[in-house]
Amino acid sequence: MVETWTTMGSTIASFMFVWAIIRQYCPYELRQFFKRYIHRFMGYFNPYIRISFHEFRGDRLRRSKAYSNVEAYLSANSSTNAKRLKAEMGRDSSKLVFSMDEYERTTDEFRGVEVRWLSSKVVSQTARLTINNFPQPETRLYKLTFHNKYREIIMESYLEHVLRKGKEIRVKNRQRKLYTNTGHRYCSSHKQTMWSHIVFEHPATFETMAMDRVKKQEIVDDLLTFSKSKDFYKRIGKVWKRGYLLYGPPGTGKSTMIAAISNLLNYDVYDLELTAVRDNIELRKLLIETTSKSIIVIEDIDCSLDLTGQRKKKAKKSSEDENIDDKLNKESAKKETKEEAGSSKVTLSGLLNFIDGLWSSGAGQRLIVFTTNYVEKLDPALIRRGRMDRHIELSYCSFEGFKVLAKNYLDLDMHPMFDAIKNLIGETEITPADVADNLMPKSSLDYAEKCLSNLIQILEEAKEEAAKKKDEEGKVNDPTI
Ligand SMILES: Nc1ncnc2c1ncn2[C@@H]1O[C@H](COP(=O)(O)OP(=O)(O)OP(=O)(O)O)[C@@H](O)[C@H]1O
Ligand SMILES: [Mg+2]
Repeated sequence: MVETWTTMGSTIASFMFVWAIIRQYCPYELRQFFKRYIHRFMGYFNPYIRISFHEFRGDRLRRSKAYSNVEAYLSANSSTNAKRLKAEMGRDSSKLVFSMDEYERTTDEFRGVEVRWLSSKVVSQTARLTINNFPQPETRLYKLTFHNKYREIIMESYLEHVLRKGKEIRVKNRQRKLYTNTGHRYCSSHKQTMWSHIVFEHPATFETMAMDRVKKQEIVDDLLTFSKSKDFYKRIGKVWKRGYLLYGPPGTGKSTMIAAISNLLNYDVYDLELTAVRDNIELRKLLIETTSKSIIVIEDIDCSLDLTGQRKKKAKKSSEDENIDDKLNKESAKKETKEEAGSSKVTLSGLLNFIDGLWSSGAGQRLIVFTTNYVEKLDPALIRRGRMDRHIELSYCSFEGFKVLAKNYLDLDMHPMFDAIKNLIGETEITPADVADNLMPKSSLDYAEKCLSNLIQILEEAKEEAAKKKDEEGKVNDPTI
């Protein structure tokens, strides 16, 4: 027996010695070759199982969700027993968040079973690891090690527990983002994207929005139902997305509502500037790059582009002109072509495809929101039901809306001056933005009464103005004058 152990010990020692020499002197390829066989040999004696979670998926295009979940789980658990930690500012920038540093170990316990985690990285000496054609010098990974006798409990319960907890932590810590397609292409460490982003922090909520209570509740219910309807959309064979058209005069809360939706559903916002999109192909690329749980917004869609199909004709005309021998004409045609090249060539059909073509069927939930001041200007095809599922009008401030704003800005539920405002506000067209502006204390000496009496004065002036206008219109239309 002692002899067997001695033989085994010396065999392992010889292997270790050979491995040390290989590491020192052999080229990378040869080392990889030997490594494979040494691992296989060691496997006969090693009772431990190891599972690796690599940072990128096999296709190298996206970060692995399993890796991200493990990372989040370990960040929450490792700080208790890991000795080397990385510190970063947390979501609200008020607290440090710790995670395991590179090549650091930590242990975890699950139903009395101890497991070990190691954070590691693969360094590519030949820079053959590329993601979207960008050479990746290194990618990170986590290694989980546990005894073979606990294989069942770890594989069936522990890993499920780690991934679920990690996902919960990620959702809690997720920073919402506001993306834009204007400006330069953005190149992150692993891929080039057409969107650039900032952290999105907007205080608007449905609670602080001044609008009809019933209508507001309907919208909130509709959004919450949508966000929980994965199975329903699958069952009826529809892509999990919904279109909202927000229309109304300037300053009635269309953009504010987009922020409130993002805060309600915890979705990212993609603010798509159509005039900065070169053509339909670029539009499709932008769409593919959007992630699940997002709102794709096109503001002021009526003035974003000429989407009436005229564009093609114009382009044709300028190329016809080029054939004319006359020098003057040639020059003007050249000028036109130059102007055309600088502008967007997105067409109505390209936009319709963007909304509900096959390319829009990527996994996950998406809201598409258009805003406009002039709903009547839009092509009916663009806003028909099924494309824009809900048409929401945001209009002038009602008394109910005013009360929400008074609560937001002055922390007032009731006040004797409210009666006067109630009478006046029903007879004037004042936007919530204007009401809000008047309720904002202009100096530290301004207090509620002053703000309210300012508002009353503005409302009275608006009422007089409206009456004057009506009078003048009446005179113009009166055939006796
Ligand atoms: N319904 C509302 N509830 C609460 N605040 C509002 C509302 N409407 C406007 N406001 C206030 O007025 C400001 C301007 O509103 P917002 O930008 O949402 O208007 P809009 O409808 O998007 O206008 P535009 O058509 O010019 O883009 C906001 O910052 C907000 O403070
Ligand atoms: Mg707006």
